[in-house]
Amino acid sequence: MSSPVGSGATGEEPLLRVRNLKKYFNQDSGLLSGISFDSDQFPPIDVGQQRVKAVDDVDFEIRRGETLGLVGESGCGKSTLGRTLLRLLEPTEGTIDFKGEDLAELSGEELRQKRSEIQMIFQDPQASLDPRMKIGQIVEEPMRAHGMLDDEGREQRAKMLLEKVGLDPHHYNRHPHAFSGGQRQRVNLARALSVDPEFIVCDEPVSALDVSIQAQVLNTMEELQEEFGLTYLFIAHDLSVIRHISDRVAVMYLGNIVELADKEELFENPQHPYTRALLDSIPVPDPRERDARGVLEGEVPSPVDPPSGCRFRTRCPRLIAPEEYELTDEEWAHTRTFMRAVKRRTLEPMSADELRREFFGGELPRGEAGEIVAEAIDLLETDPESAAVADDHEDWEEARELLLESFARRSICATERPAYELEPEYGTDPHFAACHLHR
Ligand SMILES: Nc1ncnc2c1ncn2[C@@H]1O[C@H](COP(=O)(O)OP(=O)(O)OP(=O)(O)O)[C@@H](O)[C@H]1O
Repeated sequence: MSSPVGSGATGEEPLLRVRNLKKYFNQDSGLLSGISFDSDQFPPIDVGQQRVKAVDDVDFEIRRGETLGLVGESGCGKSTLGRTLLRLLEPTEGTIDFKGEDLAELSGEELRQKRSEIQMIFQDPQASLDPRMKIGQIVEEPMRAHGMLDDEGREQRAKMLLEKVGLDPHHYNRHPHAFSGGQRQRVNLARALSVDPEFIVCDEPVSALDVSIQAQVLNTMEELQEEFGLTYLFIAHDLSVIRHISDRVAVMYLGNIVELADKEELFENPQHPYTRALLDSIPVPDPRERDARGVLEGEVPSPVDPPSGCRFRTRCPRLIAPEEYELTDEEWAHTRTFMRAVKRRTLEPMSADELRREFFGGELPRGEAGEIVAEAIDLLETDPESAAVADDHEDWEEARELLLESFARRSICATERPAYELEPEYGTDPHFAACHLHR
């Protein structure tokens, strides 16, 4: 994509600049996985591993002192991105420029040194605290690892930090089990802060906490950010948490960043159909309102073989018509609905006339598009007397392939990867949206 996503409106050098970052995992889920047979080649067996494209060509920047929220459904690559930035995972490709130095290139002692400047907080405060250690020792541990201060200095600093994160420094000698979930996450915060980092990747830090406690921990994180001049990448799937804490928000889908904008701009003026669907899926108390809103349909495709062009196109309610057919908006809307029903096999057994009426109001699109639709209807039509014919697998497959090949795969959404910078309605920050509707 290589669009400078989120480049500063302030003109100041960003703290972190990520370019073309990729993290692919080898998939080895069984002895024969990834082995394919091809009689046209020699040797005829290909043991090429399939790769999970967890983070696939991502660009963004984070400014000093800001919180960039990173949101998206489970499995879209948020944690992998966070861990790759910190070099807890090896990047497959790309650069991670932190204060002018490429973290992707560092190794050994240089990398170890850098780790004091960048810290990470994880979701589960229970699992990340050693139950045998006292919380004072836990907070001091990173300082010890980095050779910071002497014993007395470390103890003083640990107590100071316990107080800063809202705990009683007199509890220095207590074990983690004596603390609640929220308090344990505060211990984690103190530990991360002990080595005086500039940048903290926070991976779902409040997701495991009661809603009533979440806001308190978020408020403390904001106060600490102010006091210690911290920069956060804040990963969460919960949009209300993202809205609480972020200055700008990046939306991730299937390994790509699909939208990035100032928080207010993103929530008030979302421009990517995926972001809109995410915002629409926030639970609302009134069920009548819920029915009126859009929902995310269909399955997330596999990150092993993600869709070409726009990653969201296979689920997108705004897929763009291929230009060659000159369809009206109404004709395209009908064709799209029909294609989706065929793809998901949600059609009732119907005669050709009924299919035409049900999906096209009786009138097929004009020209070549109409001929293709008519061909698909011929394959799908069912004699009402013998419903069994409707289940003819091969005809379904042929109709499905015909429609997808003629319409979905010829859309610009399938042929070109989108990347556009838009005029924001709120504020002056650039608004990035990876959607061809903004051509
Ligand atoms: N070590 C690994 N080996 C193979 N695949 C992996 C590995 N770690 C993650 N993945 C895959 O990479 C994709 C992204 O996973 P990731 O955990 O980064 O997503 P996420 O958005 O953080 O989701 P969640 O919120 O559920 O943690 C998923 O398809 C996941 O199955």
